[in-house]
Amino acid sequence: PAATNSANPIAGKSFYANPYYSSEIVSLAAPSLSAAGSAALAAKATNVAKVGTFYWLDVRAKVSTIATFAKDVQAKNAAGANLVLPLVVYDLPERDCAALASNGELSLANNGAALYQGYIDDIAAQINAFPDVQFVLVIEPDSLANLVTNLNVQKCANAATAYKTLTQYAIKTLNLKNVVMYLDAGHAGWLGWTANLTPAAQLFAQLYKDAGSPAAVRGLATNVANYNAWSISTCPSYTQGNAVCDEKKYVNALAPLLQAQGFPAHFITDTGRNGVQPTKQQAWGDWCNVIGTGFGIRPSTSTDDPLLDAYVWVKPGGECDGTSNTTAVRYDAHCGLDDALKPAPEAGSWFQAYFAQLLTNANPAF
Ligand SMILES: O=[N+]([O-])c1ccc(O[C@@H]2O[C@H](CO)[C@@H](O[C@@H]3O[C@H](CO)[C@@H](O[C@@H]4O[C@H](CO)[C@@H](O)[C@H](O)[C@H]4O)[C@H](O)[C@H]3O)[C@H](O)[C@H]2O)cc1
Ligand SMILES: [Mg+2]
Repeated sequence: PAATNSANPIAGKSFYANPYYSSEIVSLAAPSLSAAGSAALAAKATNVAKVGTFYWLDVRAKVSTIATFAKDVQAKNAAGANLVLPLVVYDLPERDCAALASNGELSLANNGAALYQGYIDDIAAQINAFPDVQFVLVIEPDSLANLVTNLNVQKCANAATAYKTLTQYAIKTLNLKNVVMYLDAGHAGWLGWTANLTPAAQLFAQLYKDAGSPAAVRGLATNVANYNAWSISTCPSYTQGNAVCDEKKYVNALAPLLQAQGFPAHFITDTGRNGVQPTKQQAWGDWCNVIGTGFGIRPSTSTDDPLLDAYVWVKPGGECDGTSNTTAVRYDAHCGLDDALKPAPEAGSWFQAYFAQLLTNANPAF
């Protein structure tokens, strides 16, 4: 089917605000802000807890949490809400192969491929237990994008075949009636460069077709855990040389290339940390805990582009991108840069100062 004529499967829906993120805010952020004398910010923080962010299944142990959230969605929808359950599938072996901060629990050398298939099977079982709940899945942030630009990194080269076969396994196994899937597609500053666009489109389209063009695969997710504007009138200085300098331009550059190869992709874009434009990135490739950022446009399925199904908050603002502790095993130098907020805890754990930064700089304001 042509991209233009297929209806948005999540139109009019709201994203479930999971209790994991709201508990981080209520139990960690709000008290800290109050203790620091920012009663006003503490009050605003509780409003952030109501925003529907994606829940990251970054370890196998978290898969069982799906049932808890799904039951809550069922109850809320029975009471008149119109919620979908947003999740991130994020546990490939050799995860985050070009960086260190978000390396995962699985490795190919330690039976990682089989364990990953079990992880996907378990997610499918949870989803099948709730046929009346609609799940929105972002599939494996940073993975395929690394196969476009980082095959020169040994760990990525070694994992490339596994990334592709396991992503195929995932989208075939999760191709269920109550699922809408978006493959991660990096962002404008990663794959939006002229040199990267066509190879990226080829990789995404080939994988989609090799998996049998699964009906549940709606398209691609962009800007996950990154800071680019959805739409900006003047390209910031750090984007020099790349006219595709925001996510709207990226999505509109990629869509026709995918369509031409038989992938009628639509998109969702992460606006969870892009409220301040231009950013204070010293280089466009700086991705770790960037200073000066703010919460962006709230999640919504009413967008300004027929290609964009929704603005979404995939990376939950306040959860860290990576530790700044130089002696840590997963220390990545990007988290030590001048434009990275420090001191920072391990990736995924609560980074209070960063949450306060996002809240203070939120645009629209809370
Ligand atoms: O002038 N030209 O024509 C020209 C052409 C090409 C050029 O090269 C491009 O330069 C880009 C940087 O501008 C590079 O983009 C960066 O690539 C990194 C991975 O290598 C990404 O890092 C990931 O970020 C994730 C969160 O997004 C983290 O979760 C994850 O842990 C972390 O690993 C950065 O975002 C992303 O900004 C491109 O590869 C590179 O190809 C440059 C010039
Ligand atoms: Mg990351």
